Formats: sequence, C-alpha cells, structure tokens
Amino acid sequence: MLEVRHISKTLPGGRKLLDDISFSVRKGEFVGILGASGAGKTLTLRCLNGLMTPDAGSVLLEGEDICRVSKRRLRLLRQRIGVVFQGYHLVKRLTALDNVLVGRLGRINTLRSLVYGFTDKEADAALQALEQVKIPQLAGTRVGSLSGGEMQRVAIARAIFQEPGLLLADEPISNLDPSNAKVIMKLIRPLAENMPVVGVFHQPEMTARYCTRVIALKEGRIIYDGDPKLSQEQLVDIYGEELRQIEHHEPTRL
Ligand SMILES: Nc1ncnc2c1ncn2[C@@H]1O[C@H](COP(=O)(O)OP(=O)(O)OP(=O)(O)O)[C@@H](O)[C@H]1O
Repeated sequence: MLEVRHISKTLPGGRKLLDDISFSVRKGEFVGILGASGAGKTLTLRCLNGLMTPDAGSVLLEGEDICRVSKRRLRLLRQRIGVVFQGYHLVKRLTALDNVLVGRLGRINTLRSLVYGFTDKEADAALQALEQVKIPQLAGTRVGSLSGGEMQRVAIARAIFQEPGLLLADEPISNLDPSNAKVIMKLIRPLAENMPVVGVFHQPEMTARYCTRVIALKEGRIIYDGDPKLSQEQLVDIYGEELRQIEHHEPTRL
C-alpha cells in the first residue's frame, strides 16, 4: 500500500509546485497520473521514489514514511521500488539478461555485484522475467541493438526481477509507437495484481483503457481522482481550451 499524505513543495519565492497532494494506491490498482506540462506529475513521482523530499507531508510505503527515514534506510526502501523510465535507463553494451540481473544489484553483497556473481537460480529467475515480457529469445542480445519497444520490455523485466513492493512508471510509452505502447500497457497492467502501480502518462486514451484509476494534476493540485474514462469536458479542464481547438481542427485539404 502506498499512501501520499498532504505533500507540498514550495519554491523560495513562494510559488507552490505541489500543493497538498493526497492519495492512496493499493495492490490491484494501476493509477495513471495525467496533467498538462508543468502540472507537477514528475515532481510527484520523484517524491514517491524518494528522490525529492517534500517540504510538508509524508509518503508511506508499506507504513514507513520515506520522507523521514535515514539515508541508509531510504537506500534500502528504494530497492523495494521498481521504476520504468521513458528513456529505458538500460546499459546498452550489456545483454538483455545482464540488464535484468542488474535489477537486483544492491540487494546482493557489493563484492558479488562487482564481479556480476549471480547464481544460476538468479539467472533462471531473470530469464523467467524476460519470458513474462515475451522476449526470452533476446536474453543474449546486446540491448544497444534492440528496438525501443524491446528495450522497454527489458526494463519491465528488470523491474519484475527486482520483486518490488511498488512500481513507478515515468512516461513509459512516450517514446513508443501506438502499437508498442499498447503492448507495454498490457504488460504493466497485470503487475498491479502484486503491487501498487503508479505511472505518469500523456495519453489519456491509454490510461482510459488500461489504468484502473486516473489522478489529474493542475498547477500542483489534484483536480480529479477517479474513473479512468474522462469526458471531453474533463479533458479540457485538465489540458486547457487548446485541446478543444485541436479536436475541432479541420484536416488540411490537399
Ligand atoms: N528544481 C526545480 N526548481 C524550480 N522549479 C521546478 C523544479 N523542478 C520542477 N520545477 C517546476 O515545477 C513545475 C512542475 O514540474 P514537473 O516536472 O513536475 O511537471 P510535469 O507535470 O511533469 O510536466 P511535463 O509533462 O512537461 O514533464 C514546473 O513548472 C517546473 O518548471
């Protein structure tokens, strides 16, 4: 269970970047965070990941406040948080399997990590994670030669192998074509059966289809929290009147 309680972040000049954000996400939920550019989506995710400490409020992961723990404890807690990024964050010169194994570095002792001393059991589990994202045949392929969709599958397998208690996805489909984006959403959604999943998205049509709930931010505040299917009026409220103009734009006649 993830509980975000009244988090705020204010710039020295007084501008509120995050303003009293509160929500909880249980196992079984796949929450999509939407909002126009600058609404505070990334900052919120950074607070959930322990990368940024809010000025006020708390972020409880399985009952423990990640905003108030020691640096050492935070490092351990962050091993319980899987993250999938827009830019994949993979080591391109390593194989897909090695990249998945890297997901557990930090959980095994440092000396073993340094020499990549993974056991056969760990390698088997990493291969299973690649099977779960349907690319076991690419286990021995260098990541640098994979397509974007394949790289994102490796990143998801790495998060699965990490066995986290929370999965965060930072614009995981923004670099992908619509077909690959669907594949990735279909792979992420069932992971919510084992842990809360929270993602930042720019595609309301995708969150409507694959998320169980949507939270919309505007100017650092939550303006919507509920059913992932949003009406046109709600979308205009989130993204602004420009959206209406785009929707009504006549196609150019050639
Ligand atoms: N370190 C910082 N110092 C000052 N302002 C910041 C800092 N980080 C973010 N901001 C501001 O906070 C606001 C929210 O930023 P955030 O990155 O969360 O937006 P976002 O909703 O993720 O936008 P986008 O969709 O464009 O990525 C923005 O106006 C941004 O300029």
